[in-house]
Parts: sequence; C-alpha cells; structure tokens
Amino acid sequence: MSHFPRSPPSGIKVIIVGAGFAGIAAAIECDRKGHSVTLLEKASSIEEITRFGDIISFDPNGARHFERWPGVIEAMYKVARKTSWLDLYHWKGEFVTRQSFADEKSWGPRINGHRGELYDIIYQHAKARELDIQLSQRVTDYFEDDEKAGVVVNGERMEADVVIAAEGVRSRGRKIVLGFDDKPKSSGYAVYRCWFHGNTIKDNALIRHLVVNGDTHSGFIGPDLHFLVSSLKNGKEFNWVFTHVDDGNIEESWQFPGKVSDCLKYVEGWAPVVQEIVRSTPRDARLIDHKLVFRDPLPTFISPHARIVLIGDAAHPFLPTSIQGASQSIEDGVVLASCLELAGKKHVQLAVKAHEKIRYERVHKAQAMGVKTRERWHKANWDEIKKAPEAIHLTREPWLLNFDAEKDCYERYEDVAKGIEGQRAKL
Ligand SMILES: Cc1cc2nc3c(=O)[nH]c(=O)nc-3n(C[C@H](O)[C@H](O)[C@H](O)COP(=O)(O)OP(=O)(O)OC[C@H]3O[C@@H](n4cnc5c(N)ncnc54)[C@H](O)[C@@H]3O)c2cc1C
Repeated sequence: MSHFPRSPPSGIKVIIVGAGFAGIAAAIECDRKGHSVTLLEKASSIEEITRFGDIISFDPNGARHFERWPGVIEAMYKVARKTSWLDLYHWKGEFVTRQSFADEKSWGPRINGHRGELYDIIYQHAKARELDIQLSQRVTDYFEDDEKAGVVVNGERMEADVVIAAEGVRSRGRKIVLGFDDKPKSSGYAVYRCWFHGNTIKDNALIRHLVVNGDTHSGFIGPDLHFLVSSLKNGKEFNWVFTHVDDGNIEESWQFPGKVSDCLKYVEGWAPVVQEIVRSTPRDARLIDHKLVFRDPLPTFISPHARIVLIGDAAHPFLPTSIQGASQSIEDGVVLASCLELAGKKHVQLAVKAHEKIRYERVHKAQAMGVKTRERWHKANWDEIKKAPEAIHLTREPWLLNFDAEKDCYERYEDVAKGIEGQRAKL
C-alpha cells in the first residue's frame, strides 16, 4: 500500500479500460477514494503512450485536481508554458489584441505543455501510488448484469462492481451503452500539429522573436483557419498547430503524417511570419495531420444496468477550440470516484446514475463553446473586430473554469441521488 492519503477501503472494485488522461485520472481518483482499481491499457509500454501528441491544455477546472496528487503540479510547472496571455493577429500579420489570463489565477493553475511529458508525470505518480496498471491488455468486449460488470481481455473474462470505459474516441464500450455501433463522422476539419527545438529558428530573422524572448503564445486568425504558435522552456521548444477545413476523409489517428508542402498551400497569402514558421519546420520534426471526428452528443454515458460508464473522449470528444477535452476528462474521473465513495458498495448503480446526472449537462455546455469559438474565429468580421478586438478573445467563463468538480459533487450528490430514487419510486 502506498503512503499517499487515501479514504478507508470502500470494498468497490473498479476496472478501467484505457490509460489516457481520462483513465489514469479516474484510477488515481478511485484510489484516493478507497476503491480498488485495475487499469487496463492496450499499449505495450509507457513510451507508446507518450510518443504521440504535442501541446495539450488543462484549464483551472481540470488542473486544480493535480494539486491533490502530491508532487504532480510542482513537476508540471517545471515543463509547462509560462505565459498568462494569448496574442491574437489578423491572418495578414497585423497585431489585434492580447488576451490576458492573469486574472484567472485565483481559479486555479493553468497547465499547457507537451502531452507526453505531462502524461509521464501523472503516470509516475500513479506508479508511486502502486496502482495496478496492466499494459498490453486490449479489451475486446464488455458485459454486465444487475450484480456486476466486466470485460473480455486477451480472451479472458474479468469482473468488477463497475467498469469505466475510457478508451478514447474509438471506444468499444459505446456499443453496450448505446445498444449499437456508433461510427464516427468527419467534422469537416483537421489539425496539422508540429513540435520541434526552438534552436532551429533562433537565427531566423523573421521568426526568431518567437523563441528568444522567453515563452510565447500567439494565434493568427483567418477565414476557415486558425494558426496557433507557442514556445516553452524559455524558447527551447517550439510548436505550431492549425485547424483547417478538410476533405472529410477520416483517418482517426494521431499518427497520420503531414507534409510541409501541403501545409504551405493552406497558408498561401498569409502573413510572412506564418509561412516562415511552416517553411522552417525541420525535416525530422513530427508533423501530423489529425482528422477531427464529429459525434452527436450521446443520449447517455451509462449502460442499461448502470455498471458501465463512458468517460473522457469515449463519452464526449471535444473540438480543440474548446480547450476543454483534457480538463473534462479529468473532471469525469473525479466525479465518478466521488459518487462511488458517497454511495458505497451497496449502491454502486445509484452512484453511476448520479455521476451521469452531474456530468451530462456541464459536459455538453462545455462542448458547445468550442464550436462557438471556432465560428467566431473562422468567420471573423474584421470591421467589427477593429472596433471591439475582444470579440475574438477566447470565452473564459467562471461557471466552466472556476469550478471544483469534487466539491460540487460532494455538495450535490445527496439531492441528485434522492431525485433518482424518487423517480424510480414513481415508476
Ligand atoms: C496518442 C494520442 C495523442 C494525443 N495527442 C494530443 C495532443 O497533442 N493534444 C491534444 O489536445 N490532445 C491529444 N490527444 C487527445 C487527448 O489526449 C484527449 O482528447 C483527452 O486527453 C481525453 O483523453 P482520453 O483518456 O479520454 O482519451 P485518449 O487520450 O484517446 O486515451 C485513450 C486510451 O485508451 C487506450 N485504449 C483504446 N482502446 C483500448 C482497448 N480496447 N483496450 C485497452 N486500452 C484501449 C488507448 O491506447 C489510449 O491510451 C491525443 C490522444 C492520443 C491517444
């Protein structure tokens, strides 16, 4: 048993499928709340999980939970970007506005950094907690009845009180929850993403300012495209991403290679700085073209017997412009673990139903914000923006960001649970 603070054992056995941010956060939170956890991940090594990806963002509503995992937030601060602003430019290069996030300090920490590095910090914490994390475990099926739930993994059945399906956008858990196979659709957008050493451009007169003045964070907004650039670790590392209209061919993978020549076509006529950033991408840099999938909001996150729960991208994939995908996936684990703690082993199904009630509306409200920001950016009316530049600021609302999912759950659980029981009594 690890030395980290932990509630008394609840006797609740939880299987979690997928050790992405949603799964690993749920595992840590379940451990904190005294549940017994097995985390199954199909990747065969931690390197396989951390190898892919680039910039990822946790807003205060997500990152505040890292403060409760000893040592995690301190380690993250060392590798995270140290900016408290976003500089926004017209696509031809004219500076428009600086959005400051400094006032949000009291809402909690903001963490923006390399997905692999941040993940590794959480993973090491999970290991230090002595969690049962099993790699090379590809779950192929789910089952449940009124008494238990389980998974089929490597041909074997494994059972628990609750199963959490956290396998990302291609979740197999969706089938048992929805009752049918829900195929992803193209969102009509894709993202080119790239990360390389800041040194590569430190002698390039046109763009060196992006890496020789400490950390930076800028966005260039144009018709149907936005281009975000940032530097971290005092300019030692550099990354750019841009969302663009896509042909609808969904290759739902983070490994689809992109080409600089293709990227340049999208930014033809854009500010010389933007074109130079793309042109300067080293040949050996990891440049990927990630097709964004669209999924209709699910009618439910939980299975008919309320013993299997979808969390993270499996339940609700987010657009990058929402900047909430990762944070909401952390909130999911926090709320589910808390509901199970408050309900106790005898009322696991009530806990699962309460989790859904607590999460459903908030998650969908947050999802809708990503669409709004993308529309405001891609269809910007520049005459109007000249008069009121803050019209292209990211929407930063306290209901979403100044929010403690654990506290909220502790406060609301009893009422929510009573509501569910009341409804059942009426049937
Ligand atoms: C490789 C990768 C790179 C990414 N890079 C970025 C990025 O750079 N920036 C960004 O903003 N977002 C990125 N994302 C998405 C981001 O991590 C998620 O949107 C968000 O963090 C929610 O995470 P999640 O845990 O729900 O899903 P995911 O992060 O997709 O994690 C799902 C996990 O489940 C595992 N899994 C899937 N199927 C099974 C199965 N049948 N059995 C067992 N395990 C299974 C997967 O291997 C994966 O580890 C990336 C996702 C992945 C998988």
